[in-house]
Amino acid sequence: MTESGSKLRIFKILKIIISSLLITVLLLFTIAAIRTLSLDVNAGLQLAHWEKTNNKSLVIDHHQREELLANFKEAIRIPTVSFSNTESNTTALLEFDRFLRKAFPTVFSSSLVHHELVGNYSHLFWVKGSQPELVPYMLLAHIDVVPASESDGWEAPPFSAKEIDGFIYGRGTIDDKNSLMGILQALEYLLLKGYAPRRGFYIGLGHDEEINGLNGAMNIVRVLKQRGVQLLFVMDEGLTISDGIIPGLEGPAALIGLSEKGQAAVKLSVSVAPGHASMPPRETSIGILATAVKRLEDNPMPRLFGYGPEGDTFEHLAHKFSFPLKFIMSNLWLFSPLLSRILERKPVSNAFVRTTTAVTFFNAGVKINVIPSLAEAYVNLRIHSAQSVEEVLDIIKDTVGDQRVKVELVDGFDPLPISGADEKAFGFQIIKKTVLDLFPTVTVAPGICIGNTDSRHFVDLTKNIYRFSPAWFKPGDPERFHGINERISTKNYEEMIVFYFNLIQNCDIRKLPEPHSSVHEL
Ligand SMILES: CCCCCCCC/C=C\CCCCCCCC(=O)N[C@@H](CC(N)=O)C(=O)O
Ligand SMILES: [Zn+2]
Ligand SMILES: [Zn+2]
Repeated sequence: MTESGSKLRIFKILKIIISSLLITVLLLFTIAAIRTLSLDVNAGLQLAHWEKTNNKSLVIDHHQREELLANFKEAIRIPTVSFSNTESNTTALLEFDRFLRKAFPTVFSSSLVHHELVGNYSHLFWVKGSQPELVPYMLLAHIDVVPASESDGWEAPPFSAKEIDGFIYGRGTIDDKNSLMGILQALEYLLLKGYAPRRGFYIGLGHDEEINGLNGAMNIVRVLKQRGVQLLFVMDEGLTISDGIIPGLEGPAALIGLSEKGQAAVKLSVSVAPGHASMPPRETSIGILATAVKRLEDNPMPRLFGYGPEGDTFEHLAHKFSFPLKFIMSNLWLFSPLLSRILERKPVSNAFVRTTTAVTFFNAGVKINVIPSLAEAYVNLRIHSAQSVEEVLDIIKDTVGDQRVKVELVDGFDPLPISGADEKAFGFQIIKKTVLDLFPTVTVAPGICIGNTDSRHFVDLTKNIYRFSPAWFKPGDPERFHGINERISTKNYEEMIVFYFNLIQNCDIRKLPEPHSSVHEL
């Protein structure tokens, strides 16, 4: 072949490659554009014909407002702190028991309600339904709170329940006495109005959620199992209504947690021979451990955004983003690597991208002039839905890459199963309807709960566990969770009561409306 002939051949091949590339890009772009314009996973059952069950409405008058706020503040003032896995404030737990009986006299005296103490301080209520064939559901909340110290920078003492500019400040105002008090206050009002449910339901109030629910939630589950109870769904704390927290999203979004991340507690330890500080080895146990910890912090777990329920969250919210974000969110199959990199920049959104690694304890050393024989660190990992405890442990060992560092799993569990969110998922649809009736501007989407809840102990009683409370979170609020200046607005607390008041009645429908029935009606 002549030189000009081979040049022509190369030119032809290049032309074919370039045009194939262009066609592929064009094709991908067309698919992406079609998805952007057509993706609407939100229509759901909202236009369908719902059986009406919420006959009683709640209009809170001045006297009730004063009373419900006084009750809530009193709940916050009782320091029901879980300090450590073995230490709780049992005096406060007993006081809380007395307080509940005083605050909700109708709940505790109604012939429809059966109440019992479980594990000494947890409460289990059974509210009898008039139609026993309807499978019961369960609402969960917890009594205990994490410690709080005013010296950390609180604007008001953490157990004062002080009201400042329409907000009640205090430990437990969003985690989780708002749900607990909201549920019981709603039930108190319903019973006072002569309400009797068709569908029976349980309320479980654990006293040790912040230390894994071993005596509270786990015993409640044991009692229910002994009685052969199966639940239609469980609703617990978890995700909330986010307003201005998801960058680029127009309007508020209520994320309902379909699952929760797994968790692992991993111990790293280094043992060496102790010795005199005047003749130190090149590396001490502290130095070796510090390097291991630094390696873990410098090498975060892999990005897994889009491989768990968080992908669904953004698909559901896509239509609420403006261009070009709308285009990106509608096409996670193409853009999830890009979105992961944006989301990982902030701790809250990073938690949705990967298994997170937090070094929470670091102990070593006994005396200034002694080379310590032992250095220990504990790492708390929150495991992404697409990983397991075992996989995470292997990655830690690889990343540490030092045989002198012993890596041990202290405790852990895999990510929780993913509950349904389709048009047949009773719990999800009821929560969604109740949110939309009360907050019509909110977009409801499935989500993944990045923290753990008592509800994880209920997996044998139901496949349908939802983690949501109608607390409004604005920028800066996620940091209040277990942090300083935890607070809730008095307006939002009232909304929570109305939410549970309506939710309980909405659960009385025998079955969900037929999917797409709206289409036939229109
Ligand atoms: C990109 C999307 C952003 C969406 C923003 C969501 C904001 C979420 C903010 C806070 C959620 C916090 C998690 C709630 C449940 C936590 C319950 C808890 O504290 N559990 C403890 C104790 C336990 N049972 O293990 C925990 O350590 O997880
Ligand atoms: Zn909580
Ligand atoms: Zn908590």
